[in-house]
Formats: sequence, structure tokens, C-alpha cells
Amino acid sequence: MPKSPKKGKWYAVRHGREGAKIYDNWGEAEINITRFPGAVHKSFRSLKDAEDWLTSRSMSIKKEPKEPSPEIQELPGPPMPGPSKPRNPTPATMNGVHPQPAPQPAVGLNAPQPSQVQLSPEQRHVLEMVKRGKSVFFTGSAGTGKSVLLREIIKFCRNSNDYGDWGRLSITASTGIASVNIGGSTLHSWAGIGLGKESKEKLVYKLLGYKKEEREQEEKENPDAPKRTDDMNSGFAVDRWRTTRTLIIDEISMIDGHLFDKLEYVARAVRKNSAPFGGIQLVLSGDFLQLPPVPEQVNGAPVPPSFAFEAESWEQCVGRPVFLTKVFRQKDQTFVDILNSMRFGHLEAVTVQKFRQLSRTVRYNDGIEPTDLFPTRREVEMCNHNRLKSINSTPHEYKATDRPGRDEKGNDISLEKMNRLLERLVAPKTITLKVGAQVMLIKNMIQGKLVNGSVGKVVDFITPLEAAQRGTKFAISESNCSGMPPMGREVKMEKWPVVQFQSGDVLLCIPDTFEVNNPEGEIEAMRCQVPLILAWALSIHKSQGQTLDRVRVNLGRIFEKGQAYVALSRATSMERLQVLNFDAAKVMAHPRVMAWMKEQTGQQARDQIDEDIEFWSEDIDIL
Ligand SMILES: Nc1ncnc2c1ncn2[C@@H]1O[C@H](COP(=O)(O)OP(=O)(O)OP(=O)(O)O)[C@@H](O)[C@H]1O
Repeated sequence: MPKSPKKGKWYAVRHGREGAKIYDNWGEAEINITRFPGAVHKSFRSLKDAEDWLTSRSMSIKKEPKEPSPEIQELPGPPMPGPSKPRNPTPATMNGVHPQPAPQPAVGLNAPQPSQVQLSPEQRHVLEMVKRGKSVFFTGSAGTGKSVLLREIIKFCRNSNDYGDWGRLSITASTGIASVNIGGSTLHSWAGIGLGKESKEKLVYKLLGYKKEEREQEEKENPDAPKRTDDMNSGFAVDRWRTTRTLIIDEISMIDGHLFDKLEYVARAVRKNSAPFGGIQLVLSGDFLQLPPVPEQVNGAPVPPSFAFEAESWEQCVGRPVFLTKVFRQKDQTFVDILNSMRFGHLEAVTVQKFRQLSRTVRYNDGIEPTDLFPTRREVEMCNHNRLKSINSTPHEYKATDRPGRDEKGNDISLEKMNRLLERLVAPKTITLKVGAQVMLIKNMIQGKLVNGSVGKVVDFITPLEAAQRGTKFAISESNCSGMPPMGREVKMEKWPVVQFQSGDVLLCIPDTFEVNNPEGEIEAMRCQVPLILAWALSIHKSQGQTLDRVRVNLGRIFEKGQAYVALSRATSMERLQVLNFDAAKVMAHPRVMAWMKEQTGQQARDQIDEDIEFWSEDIDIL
């Protein structure tokens, strides 16, 4: 039996890594619940209460007292920076302090449900490849479950690491926003290559340090360049390169092919391993028909991009792509087929006709309007601003609490850098809301159907105590492993928006934490903000990866290949999709990607894939 805890607190964990157990200190309890899916725990003043709770057969949190207990008055606020800095911890910590709140009594909320994803055979095939240490690139049209699969892969590697038998997992993505979405860092910062414009040899020098003669040679070639010093060495990046077992790169479609080759060279050189990518297991995901690499500028003119699949080393590194073909987002096969033909940029007259018919207005009787998708941020801001202004009710402004963390070397980051990093987040620095404002959740909530992308209307502003008294549930995100509202004193005193969602659920949207991680997997900057954005309009860029039930797309201003497809494929059904200014000429797919896809999806390749799936699906006992 545990001895008496110092501050008279006991932490009962009903569902955690070590099973049901009572701890006498939060530190130990925290280790056993952090990022443990569906962890359930609670703190008590007496050991007997903790034991009673743990042994009580009822799991119903509805039976908890509605009135907050005195413990609620002492709850900590968002985490403050602490002194220690562990090396490469998983999960992310902020200066050694987990960004989870201390355990708190549940107040009118649902017990967290472990995420239960039943992967399709195709998805299981990929996961199985990863488990067996194979490198893989998996792709598929919008809504085929790439993100869901990637999350399961990450979960698998992390869970294996909890038992110490997987190795270092490095999670990266091509862009800042995409990296935040999967809790990783950008590929560039992970690799320690800056912009990566130099030759592959120079990138290696940059990482390993310049030899005297190399430095002199470079200075001779380019006397105006800043002098190289040994400060250019990046021990942390070299360490990452050398110790990583599995490297995840999401949104690989936005990585330039030349850069991919350079990284492959660097991997071999730094790891002193001649195997493709220096023997690192690669797990790449993305769709080349959705987002192309950002074109580089030479003398002010954009240079046509090269795609990662055009890299010389691509095939050696990841072999044949695995295509996910089952579309989950849309149930209507006709709609799936139309979107698919659009993805490849060829539209038959009958399809064009179908899209033109979608210009009609769709009316909803619950007051929640379709979200307008626009190509530019300016259009989005103007629309949301004007709609908010037209509502005649009291505005409530929420300013985020931002905190700097540490960079990969353990140094405190400047406020300027913190601000720059936090621009990657969808969570705004300031948001003004009114009763009647249309909003969108930007985090998956433990409350079943409510996910990143769920739309609703603000119906009230109340304090957490008022919510508890009325039995209004709190919005608790999946990433908050404790399943308890993160309430510091300042959160408890303020009025927060109550949102009625399309599903009928009503939630008090208290602030949540949003993190940007450094390449070592620690928190570099953190924002605490209500998990909402205005949702009369959304940029196509921000809508990427989301599933939207009611959408209106004006194709009039579409300017980039893949943009029309990304926008329209957010919709779940044609009945709830309105398309304005449809113009077949705006549906553009990149010819080189199309040619490559055709080659990859030829009958022979398809037969081989079917065989693979059959092979890998046999006797698989996963998830
Ligand atoms: N195995 C599955 N079972 C049930 N639903 C799934 C499964 N995989 C994915 N989904 C659902 O399908 C929808 C689309 O999934 P996801 O966002 O992962 O697709 P995606 O391929 O990443 O799409 P996009 O390319 O548009 O970002 C989500 O609502 C997700 O919950």
C-alpha cells in the first residue's frame, strides 16, 4: 500500500499504463496516464475515497456530484516553464513539465472514450509494413483515411516505445501547419538544414562541421558569403539523423524532389550507412494531386517544381506507393466518382452538368449556414468580420495566453520567435465572439461526434461554475489525456462561449492548449485559447484535412492546381454542397503527376498491390 502522500492527495488511476492503481504523487501518476488513450483518473483527499472510487463498479461520471468540490478551487492554470529539460522525451513536454492539468474532479462531462479506429484492410496493410520495418509511401484521394492511418502508425510506434523496443521515432511534415497537426516539427528544422538551398555536400559540412580546407575553399569561391565557423555544427541535428529509426514525413507532396535527393545523401553521409536514406525507415504520406511543392523563385520568376517522386533516390527509398482506395468521407459513390475524375482533371460533360446543378441555394433550418471556402485569407477575414459585425449583441474578446518554451538546444526562445512559431497554429491570438456567431471546433473532442471541423453557433457566455450548475458539458480535447477540464483560477472566473453544434451537442468551450514542438519533440511555444474559429468562411488552405458537412465553394477565384479538388472534396455529400461559378477550366491537375500516377496504377501494379494486400492481411492481429 502506498505511504501517506505529502500534501494529503491520492491519485487513483482507473485506466492507465499500469492498469488500475493508486499513486501517492502526481508525478508517478502522470507518467502512467500521459497520452495513454482513454486514461481515467481522479484525485482524492483520502486513501479510502480513492480506493472506493477505484473499486466502485459504476463507471458513470454522471453520478459524480454536480457541485464542484473544494478541490476545484485549487486547480492549477496552464503549465509554467520549469527548470529541467529532458532529452528527446516522448510525449512533448514544456521545459520538462507535461502540459496536462493536475487531476481534477469531473464536472458534468462524459468519461473519455479510447479512440477506436477499425482500420480497413488497405490501412492495415500499411500499418503491418511499418511494423515489419519496411519503408512506405502511402497515398490516396481526399478522405481515404491517410491522416487517420498516420495517427495509428504514430500511436503504434509510441506504444512500442513505452516498452523500449522500437527506437527513435521522428515526426515531421513539409509545412509548419501540417507538422503541428501531427505533433511534430518541420522536416527542414528536424534535418537541421536551414532552407536547404546549398549543395548536398555543403549540407553535410553544415551538419558535421567544416574542415579547414573546405572552409577556405568555400571562402575562395564565395568571398562575400558570411564566414563559416564551427558554430554551424548542429550536434542535436546530427544526433537526430544518427539515432532515428523511423522518420515520418507528412504532406510529402510539398517536398521538392531535389531536396529529397539531398536529404537522402545527407542521411547516408551522416549515418555512415550506404543503405537508401542511410537505413532510416521512411513513412511518407500525402497526395501529389492535392498540394504541389511551393515553386522557388529565381530572379523573381517562379521555377516549375520538381516532385518528390521525381527524385532519383525515391524508388530505392520507398519502392512502389501503396494506394488507399476506400473513400470514407463521402458515402455516395456517384459523388466519389465525380471527385475522382476531378482529381485527375478530366471532366465529362455530364459531370460538368452535375456541378452546374449544384449552384442552387441549400437551406438549413437550424440556423447553421454552410461554410464558404475561399482561396485567400483576405476574403475569409473580410467575410467573417462583416458577418460578426452585423450581429447586434455584446462582443466577448478572448486573448490567447502564449508561452515560450525552449529550442532544440535547451535555450529559452525569444518572444519574437515564439510569435513566429505560433503563427503556424489555427488557434488565433485573439478571437471576438458574440451570441449568434458561427464557429468551428479546431480540436477533436472526447465528446464522440465532435471533431476538428464541427460547426455550431454560440448561444451563451457563462462561467464554468454556471455550466456545472446547469449540467452543461465542457469541451475536452482528445489530446487532454486526463479527460478533465484544464481550469486555472483565471479560467474559472471568466465567462466562456457555450456552443450548440449541428449534432445538437452543447458544450462550454473553455481554453485548450496548442503546441508547437521543436525537432527534439519538446514544446517550443504554446498557446492557450478557446478551441474555436469563426466559421462563416474558411480558407481552402486551412480546410485541408478537414471534413465539412455544409460547404459553399466559389470557384471563381481558384488559382492553383489541386485547389478546386481540395475545396470540393471537403464536403460529405452533394446534397449539402453548393458550388458557385463552376468552370471546368479551373479543375487543373498537374500533367507530370497524372503521368506518374498512371504509370503507378497500371494493371500490373494494381495486381501486385492486390497480392500484397492479400499476403499482408493474412493472420494479422492488430488493433
Ligand atoms: N478506417 C476508418 N474507419 C472509419 N472512418 C474512417 C477510417 N479512416 C478514416 N475515416 C474517416 O474518414 C474521414 C477522412 O479521413 P482522413 O482525414 O484521415 O482522410 P485523408 O485521406 O487524410 O483526407 P485528406 O487527404 O482530405 O486530408 C474522417 O472523417 C475519418 O474519421
